Order: sequence, then C-alpha cells, then structure tokens
Amino acid sequence: MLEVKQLRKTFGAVTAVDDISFTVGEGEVFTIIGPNGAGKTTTLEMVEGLQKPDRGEIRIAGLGWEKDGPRIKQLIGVQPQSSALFDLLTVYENLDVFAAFYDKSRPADDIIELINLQDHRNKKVKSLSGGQKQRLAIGLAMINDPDILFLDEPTTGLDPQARRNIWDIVLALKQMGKTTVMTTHYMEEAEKLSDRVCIVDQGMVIALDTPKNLIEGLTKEREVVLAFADSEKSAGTVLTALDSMPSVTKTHADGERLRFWTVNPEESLFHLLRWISEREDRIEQISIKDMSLEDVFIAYTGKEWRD
Ligand SMILES: Nc1ncnc2c1ncn2[C@@H]1O[C@H](COP(=O)(O)OP(=O)(O)OP(=O)(O)O)[C@@H](O)[C@H]1O
Repeated sequence: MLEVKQLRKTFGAVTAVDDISFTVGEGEVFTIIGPNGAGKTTTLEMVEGLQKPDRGEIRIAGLGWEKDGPRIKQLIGVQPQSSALFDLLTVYENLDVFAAFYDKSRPADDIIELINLQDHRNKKVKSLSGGQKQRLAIGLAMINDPDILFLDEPTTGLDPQARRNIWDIVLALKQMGKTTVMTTHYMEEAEKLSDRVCIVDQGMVIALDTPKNLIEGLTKEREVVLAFADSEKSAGTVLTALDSMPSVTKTHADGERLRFWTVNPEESLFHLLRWISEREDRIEQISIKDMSLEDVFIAYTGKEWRD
C-alpha cells in the first residue's frame, strides 16, 4: 500500500530526515514513534505530498507524487490541524464543506457516527472540547472515503479518556479495512494500536517490527521490585542472599525497597521467598516489571524515553 525508500530532508544545516525506509501493508495500523525532533512530522508530510524530499522514493498504491498527484489525493486522507477547522461552522457543516473538495465522499452523518459526535452534530466547532475537535479532524480525513489515512499525533495533549476515544476510532478504521499511518509520542498507544511500530531517532529508523517482536527481542532479563514491611535491615540481608544467586545479574537497595534483575524470575523468586519465610521477614509487595516499547527504545538508543 505504501513504500518509502531512503527518504532524506534537510532544512539548511538541520537534517530533519536522514535515511528513512519502510513499507506499510493494506489494512495495517503503522505507527512512527520517536522523541521530539526525531523527524516524524517531516516524514509524514513528505509521504502526504506536503513537502518534497531531497532524496528518496514514495509510492502509494504503486503511484508516485510527481506523475500521479491528483490520483493519490483521492486515495489518501490527511488529518488537518485542529486550527484548520471552521470554528463558526457546525460539525456537520465542516464535513459538508470538506466533502466538496473531492470527487467522491462518504455521507457526513456516517462519519459523525464513526467519530461518535452524534450529540454534537449541530454544534459549532468553537464550542467543542479538544478531544472532540481531534475526532472531527479525523472525520475530515475520512470524508473522501480514503484507503489510507495519515494521522499526525492525533492524541497529543488529550486527557486519557479522550485519547481512548481516538483509539476506538483507529480500531474501527482497521475493522473497516483502512490502512492507517500515524505518529505518536506515547509508547503505550503505539503498543496497543499498532500492527507494526517504526521507532525513529535523529532522522533514522532504529527499529521496525510488531510491538510483540520488538519487546520479545529484548534481553530476557527482568526487573523485580520488592518492598519490605519491617525495615531496611530486611532489605540489606536479602540483598546478600540475592547476590549469591546465579540467575540474578544486578541488585539495588533503596531504603525498604529492593530492585534486582534476573534472567529467571520464577526460579529467583522461589528461592528468595523460601529464604525469606525461613527468616520470618515480611514482604509487603512484589512486582515483576513488564517490558515495554519504552525498554526497546532505551535498548536501541541508550537514551531514556520522555513523552
Ligand atoms: N520547516 C522547517 N525548517 C527548519 N527546520 C525544521 C523544519 N521542519 C522541521 N525542522 C527541524 O527538523 C527536525 C525534525 O522535525 P520534525 O517536526 O519532523 O520532528 P518530529 O519527530 O515530528 O518532532 P515533534 O515530535 O516535536 O513534532 C527538528 O530539528 C526540527 O526543528
């Protein structure tokens, strides 16, 4: 559905996109994730035909922007910035105005249902919340019934409930067989929604796969956190016990909390709990930290992830 090869874009001395390649299959939710300034928006805008790459190739359903621009525009849907909405028009009227730009369009009321704004159909945009405006922006991207949708950070700045409402729309689009290419800052979102994730940093692809494969490809080492009911003393003695276990690779005591890393959490915890119960120490809490895309980012870049 979409093929991107060796894209590059510079602005003066700034290399926004250095070398980015990926392909997106039909019906996929494909997410480009990366820190601020990684080159996500520039990449998306080149794919959308809004910016011309310095180098590289873009094919959408086999078509290229130079020769087939008008045909591509009928196949794609681009979420406008919220600021591009007509504030003094209603939800319905905004959809109606955008429909006029295309040869074919979906009925505005179908879209209103898809974006769950039925109760706000006749309200002016200026009275909508941020999340409702974002939903309308996605609806506008859908007006020409495109095969492939481009959503640039559709949930940035929204509260958790409003973000979930957008996730529901992306999942509904997937059910309809649409292809979605989106960008996000939120790792959790990428993990939940995407068939595949492309992690970019400094204008380069650093990892690209399904969230599951990316996470499973990490080291098998897991982090376990223990909190003791009684005292720092318990943590101190347990630390000594942990240091003698072969599957434990690293330990860290922090007051009454103890963290350790093990390549075999089940075995380590089995021995540790037996040891603790023999000594009648009391543990208040045990948790094994789940690996996430955040850990994938850290593993590939050596940098902490910040939203
Ligand atoms: N029109 C422009 N002129 C000059 N520099 C630009 C321009 N557009 C982007 N850049 C620079 O290119 C780099 C990549 O920007 P881009 O917006 O693509 O990153 P991003 O990953 O989308 O970041 P964010 O998450 O902050 O939106 C940044 O250093 C940015 O300042």
